[in-house]
Amino acid sequence: MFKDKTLLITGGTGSFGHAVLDRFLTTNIGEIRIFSRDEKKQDDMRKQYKNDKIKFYIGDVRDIQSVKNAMHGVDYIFHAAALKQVPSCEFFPLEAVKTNVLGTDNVLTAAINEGVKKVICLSTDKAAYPINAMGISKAMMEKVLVAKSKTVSPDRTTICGTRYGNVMASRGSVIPLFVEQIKSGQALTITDPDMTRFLMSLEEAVELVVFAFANAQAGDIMVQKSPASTIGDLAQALLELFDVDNEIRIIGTRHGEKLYETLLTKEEYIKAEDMGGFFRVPADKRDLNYDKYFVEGDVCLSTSEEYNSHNTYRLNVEEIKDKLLQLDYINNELSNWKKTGK
Ligand SMILES: O=c1ccn([C@@H]2O[C@H](COP(=O)(O)OP(=O)(O)O[C@H]3O[C@H](CO)[C@@H](O)[C@H](O)[C@H]3O)[C@@H](O)[C@H]2O)c(=O)[nH]1
Repeated sequence: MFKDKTLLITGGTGSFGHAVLDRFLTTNIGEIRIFSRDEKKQDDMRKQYKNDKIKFYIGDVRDIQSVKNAMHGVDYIFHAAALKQVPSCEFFPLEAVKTNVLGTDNVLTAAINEGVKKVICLSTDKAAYPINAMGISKAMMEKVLVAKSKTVSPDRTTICGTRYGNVMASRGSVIPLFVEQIKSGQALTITDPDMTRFLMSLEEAVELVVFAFANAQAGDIMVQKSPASTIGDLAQALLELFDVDNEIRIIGTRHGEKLYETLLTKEEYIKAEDMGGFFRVPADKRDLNYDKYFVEGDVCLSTSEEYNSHNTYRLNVEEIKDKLLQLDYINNELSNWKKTGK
């Protein structure tokens, strides 16, 4: 599918961009463009990969001209650029709007102008029944992509989305934090031991994008079925893997946090297509004809429930350990810990 094609990854210097490069550089893809703001991260990546297939573009999705400059000759886009830290978006919500909502609109406008064939926009479970600014801005991003997908023939540009749960051990997330606390002998700071999160590996995140690439139609949001764990069990699994008994300190929930996350709202679940390991949430194909809405109504909502991190498959401590041991990051940390105690 990607033979000799050019793929643009916005926000491409993050963990997701690295995982996509690891997956695609060994294929017959033509070119991968990394578009991002940070020249230092791009330079690090250039030195790390030393691969002529990768081209680097400095720019910001907030600036449509910089997006256009990177888009000439692009076949496909994985749009990952985003402000995604929950606490910082809470304090600077308009910044989240500028990057996540208006920035996405810029990417889509430029993609349509340039005749890019497929754009996949990355969203998060925090966009479903959102309560924090990050999630609300991502929910608006989803609305923008669905609306925009209707303005262009899918033969020209197909626009779709994916929704993720927590990506394990991504930068700034709780797993690396717990590991650092374990290694320095500090207490593990748990917000609420009963809080649950979906657990996905980075490889699974890439798998979801590839699945969406192959299967999503215009305006679809694709979701991967994922297991979840409580934060208490996650901490316990890490303590057992490192064979330590650090103290646990309960610190209470942070700004804008939920007890559990939702990957499919009740309203989406009822119309979602079950595709084995994935769900497809089709776009609402009705037009702006309110009479029809009023007279015909919608499917009955009372029979459905939502798909969330409280009612999905719950991993026990042993299963969490197995999943953690599939991560290079954990294996490296564990082997250093066993060799040097650091
Ligand atoms: O000191 C801490 C920090 C976090 N947690 C808990 O650990 C879980 C995961 O936290 P974290 O890794 O910070 O992830 P989230 O806040 O759930 O958000 C992450 O996952 C989202 C996808 O759902 C991404 O979009 C965000 O960028 C990313 O920060 C949550 O239940 C937290 O309450 C603790 O118990 N103690």
